[in-house]
Amino acid sequence: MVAERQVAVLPDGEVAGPAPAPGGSARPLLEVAGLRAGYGTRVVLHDVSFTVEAGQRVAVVGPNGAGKSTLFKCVAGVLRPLAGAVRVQGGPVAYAPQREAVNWHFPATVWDVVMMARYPYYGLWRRPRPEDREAVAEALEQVGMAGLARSPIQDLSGGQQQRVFLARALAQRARLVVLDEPFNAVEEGAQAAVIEALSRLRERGVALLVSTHDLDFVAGSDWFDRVMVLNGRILAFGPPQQVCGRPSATGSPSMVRWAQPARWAAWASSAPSESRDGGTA
Ligand SMILES: Nc1ncnc2c1ncn2[C@@H]1O[C@H](COP(=O)(O)OP(=O)(O)OP(=O)(O)O)[C@@H](O)[C@H]1O
Repeated sequence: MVAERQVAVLPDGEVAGPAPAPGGSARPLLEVAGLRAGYGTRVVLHDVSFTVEAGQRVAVVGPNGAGKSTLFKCVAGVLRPLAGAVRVQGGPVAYAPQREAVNWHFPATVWDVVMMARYPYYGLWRRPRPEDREAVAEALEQVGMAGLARSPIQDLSGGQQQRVFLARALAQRARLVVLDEPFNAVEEGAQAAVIEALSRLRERGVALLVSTHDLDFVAGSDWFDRVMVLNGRILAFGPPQQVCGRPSATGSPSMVRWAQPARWAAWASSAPSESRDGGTA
């Protein structure tokens, strides 16, 4: 039986029951329904609904403060939604927060940090088993960090820190991997290794939810299956060519828009109507 982790809070505080499978079909790996989230009295996300299927790669883009990290925290179960539901099929979510959100001065080695992902799998004696060590070694190999396994994490460059996060997500062997700006500060050469490691996950049916400010990468490659444009609510959600292939009147996507929220919002609101339904395309 496939395990289901559910983070679901209805407006009256009642925990939601499992969603009915429409027409008896298999449920999506991730289902977010009517999510409202924020901090204290401040609501950051309004009525966010979407689904992610096994093996899909979804880019989440939006200006600073759009609520991308907030959405990811809700999906990872780190932040409790104010309303709505987050349903995840198939066990734990591997979550790599933004690099800045972590205390990198903590006295630990690369190996230790990646091994933390294996804690839930430890056996009776709560010690790493050979398969845990294997999973960690394989994950470090995949992101090109095997040679730095014994290095203290405080000695790493920004890009190396990102790759440690990614290795942790890989070692966790989760079916849903949520990465908050994984390409941020990753050196040119290392970015290819990271993308290759992420590409391999699809073969295992792993779904990816990735936030990025690199709109050129999102729009200019067919690496992502879906793009979500988020700014407090979902402005567009669909295949990259549908969401990013703008009419020339508003110009082609470029990083400039991220620095100019008003122009960016105009661009986003010019999305074809079929890609603005907030659901899966
Ligand atoms: N712990 C917190 N307490 C209060 N407000 C918060 C907290 N974390 C985020 N916020 C606020 O919530 C809003 C959304 O922040 P969030 O980090 O989700 O946006 P983002 O899209 O990830 O932004 P960026 O691209 O800059 O990382 C911002 O206005 C932010 O200041």
